[in-house]
Amino acid sequence: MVNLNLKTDRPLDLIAVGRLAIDLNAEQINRPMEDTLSFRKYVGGSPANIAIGAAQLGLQCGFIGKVSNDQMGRFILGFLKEKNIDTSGVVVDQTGAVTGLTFTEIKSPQDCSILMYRDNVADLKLDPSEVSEDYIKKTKAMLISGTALSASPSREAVFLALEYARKYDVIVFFDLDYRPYTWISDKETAIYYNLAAEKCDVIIGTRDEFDMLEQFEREKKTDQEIARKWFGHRAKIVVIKHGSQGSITYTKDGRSYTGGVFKTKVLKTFGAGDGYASAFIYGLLKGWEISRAIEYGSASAAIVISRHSCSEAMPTKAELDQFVKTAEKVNP
Ligand SMILES: Nc1ncnc2c1ncn2[C@@H]1O[C@H](COP(=O)(O)OP(=O)(O)OP(=O)(O)O)[C@@H](O)[C@H]1O
Ligand SMILES: O=C(O)C[C@@H](O)[C@H](O)C(=O)CO
Repeated sequence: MVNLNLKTDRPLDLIAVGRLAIDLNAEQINRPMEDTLSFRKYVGGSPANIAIGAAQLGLQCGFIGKVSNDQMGRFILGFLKEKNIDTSGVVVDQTGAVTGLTFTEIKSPQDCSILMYRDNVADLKLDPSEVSEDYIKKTKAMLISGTALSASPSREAVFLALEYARKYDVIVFFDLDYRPYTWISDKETAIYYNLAAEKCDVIIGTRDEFDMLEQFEREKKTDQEIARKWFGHRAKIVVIKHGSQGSITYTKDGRSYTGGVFKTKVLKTFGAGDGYASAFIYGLLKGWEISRAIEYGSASAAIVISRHSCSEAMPTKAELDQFVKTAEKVNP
């Protein structure tokens, strides 16, 4: 069992740092977006989805981010408050920046894609001066999301948050959340992702995302070799997700855990990772065995992909516990 050495005497369980955006999910599904006539608006942004999922399960969550000074920004703030997420760390942009929009296309349950409009977005204008040391020292854990590293000043804000986390022994989760269209070059991406990952305790990503970090290496690593690389830095846990094939989690004490999946009626594929991360983080922060936290993450993912939204699809604890008890599990 890996001990995360959580500082349990803190008022917040998790502060998420990064993107607060809007999902516009196609209402006419099983067709290309060209044929879509209407979209349903939800709060979006991977770190927002994860914080909402964790709050749904009962964690005390906060957020460090920036929203646009318009109806979309107010919609996001209102929803976070509705989910009992502390928003004192969220800044309202005053430069006329806008909210990132993610249009999603559900051509079929297995063929989905997302189209992101992210020019002049408020979330990437989060400045280091807007990251509060006093806020971060209030939390047991912090979540960073890779896309927040894609541009300054958000990039520097994340690295400052990482410094504060280190100073106050805050456990850092890094959800790689690689979105190619938000980066200028693969090399730049890999450089900043590697610099951030070296400072994190738990790293969560798909195999493709980890491969992006590996692009300066000459030989392709196995999952286990990738995990070992990060154990040479701060990481204690590395989770490599493999879609419908499940996941594999490695711990610094040399153990590995294969995560199965739950049978579900897939409506859309996106959101699986955010559902997984929110419940996995919940389990770890509750001190659960890793295998139980993985199962919880897999169950949450299965629920989220059976529903139209991501943020609003996040299950309550009662829903998730019932699902784990009754749903059929498929081990890889
Ligand atoms: N078709 C599926 N049925 C059941 N569970 C699934 C399915 N696809 C994914 N999952 C679960 O969700 C977890 C994360 O999925 P995935 O590897 O697709 O992450 P991701 O690519 O980060 O997701 P996202 O599409 O949200 O970015 C998997 O490890 C698995 O537990
Ligand atoms: O992370 C984003 O900006 C998009 C998400 O809100 C969206 O729900 C998704 O792609 C989840 O993985």
